[in-house]
Amino acid sequence: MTDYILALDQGTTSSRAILFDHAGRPCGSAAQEFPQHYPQPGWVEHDPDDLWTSQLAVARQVLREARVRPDQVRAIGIANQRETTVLWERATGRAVAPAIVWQDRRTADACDALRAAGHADTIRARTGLELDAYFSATKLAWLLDHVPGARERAEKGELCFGTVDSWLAYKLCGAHVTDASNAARTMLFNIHQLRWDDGLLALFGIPPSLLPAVVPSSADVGMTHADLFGAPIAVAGIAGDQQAATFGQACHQPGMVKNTYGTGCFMLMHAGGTPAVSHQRLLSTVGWRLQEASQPCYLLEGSVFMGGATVQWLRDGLGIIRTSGDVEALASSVPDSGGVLLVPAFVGLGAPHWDPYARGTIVGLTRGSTAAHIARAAVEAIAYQSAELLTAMQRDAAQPVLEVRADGGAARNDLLMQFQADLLGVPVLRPAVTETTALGAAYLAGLAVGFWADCQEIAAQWRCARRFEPAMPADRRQALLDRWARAVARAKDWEAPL
Ligand SMILES: Nc1ncnc2c1ncn2[C@@H]1O[C@H](COP(=O)(O)OP(=O)(O)O)[C@@H](O)[C@H]1O
Ligand SMILES: O=P(O)(O)OC[C@H](O)CO
Repeated sequence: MTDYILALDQGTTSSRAILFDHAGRPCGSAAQEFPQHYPQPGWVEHDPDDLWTSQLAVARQVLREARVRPDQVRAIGIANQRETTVLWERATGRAVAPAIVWQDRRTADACDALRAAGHADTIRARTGLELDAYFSATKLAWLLDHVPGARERAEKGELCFGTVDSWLAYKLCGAHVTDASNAARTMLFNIHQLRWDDGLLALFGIPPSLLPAVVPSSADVGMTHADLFGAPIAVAGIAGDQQAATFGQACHQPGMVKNTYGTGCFMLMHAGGTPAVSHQRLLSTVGWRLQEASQPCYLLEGSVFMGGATVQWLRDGLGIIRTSGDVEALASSVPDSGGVLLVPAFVGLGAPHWDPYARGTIVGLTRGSTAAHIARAAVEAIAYQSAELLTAMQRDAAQPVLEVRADGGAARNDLLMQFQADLLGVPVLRPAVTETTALGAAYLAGLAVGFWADCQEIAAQWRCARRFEPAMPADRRQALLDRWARAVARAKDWEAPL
């Protein structure tokens, strides 16, 4: 009888469930998209019930389709979109408001006020984060201030806060928990002391009773309620999706880098056993903490808010492609973007700019510009933004990066991967398993239950499927990057009340 690990990958646009065998091979998968809600410009919400029901549905589907019984699943690992903020009733497990998604900008002014009051440096020093609406703290404060009765109920201990991992763990097994990789994204967690920071809780006005317990990323979380899958299954791994992908890409040694091309783009570098210090406005974050007593791994991160989502906008906003995959053919139908540049600052700009008031911009249009040029500019924009991250990362690390391991939905796009290698000037490696987020969650859960012995065994399973070598002359690369910088300057600091 074969045993498996079931990975749940709750992403921004879809919930996925993937079964992995002992060789780290995906043996079945299911995915479901769920609705995105944009109730006001700059706001992005999810219905917490959609996150849970879609996640449960795909988990059940993959077991059914692969004909795997619950007793063959040694453990479940959870990876999740990070920062997204859920508030629910402790007694009933009912959400009291829509989830505020990481891309949501509604608390930009609250961040401005904290910055003006001089709190940015303290926040960076304790949490490793830039003061920005991206993170959970101001989102949670907003919910407490705007959902009728929420603050009062929170003070009485009636409510639970969690990022999506906590929400799913609560639904799966009734435990109110998170792990350090997710806690580190709330802006309430001290990454040096690895605990919730009393001073920050006071600063943001967050009652401590709302907070989940912080458990290791690879540990016994609890057993699923028996009725969910027909028999209880152990939940034994939790990590934010980008940290999970870094683990799944076997970036286990300092200096190793992965970039995930999903809704956003997230480049992470292994920084060793102590928090990295960034002078380039990158984030210093917790990667994973395998066991309670073990030394955590820290990462340096560059976060780009619109990656593959730019392609979704071509599909849903402009209607110039039918599926995201169609973008490659359309973009390849022209030799270059014809001088068109698209800066996808639809929800502001993340690292290294951190400008919540930047907005999407298309420059360089001429009478000859076509949908194909815009499609090409959109694909190239994903690579340009990631190139800015690598430049910043190499400066911070004071060492050259030798290769970048790529994954995520948009990493399927060969045109993007080649342009990325050209712009970075380093090889881009696409692994055999591109669902590395799910794989990382599976590895974390599998390590906890002895399905895999150690990180060496995991690293030995990593296989490169295709290597994209840089082929662009250095002077051309620099000229393109300089032109990109001019386009970004035009997108910045745009949004202002009329
Ligand atoms: N061939 C492609 N070229 C470019 N982008 C793509 C392609 N296929 C999928 N995408 C984009 O990848 C994203 C989905 O990737 P995924 O890793 O599933 O994201 P997430 O985990 O954020 O939900 C979508 O934004 C989609 O537009
Ligand atoms: O849903 P993804 O894969 O784009 O990841 C979202 C990130 O976790 C946000 O920080």
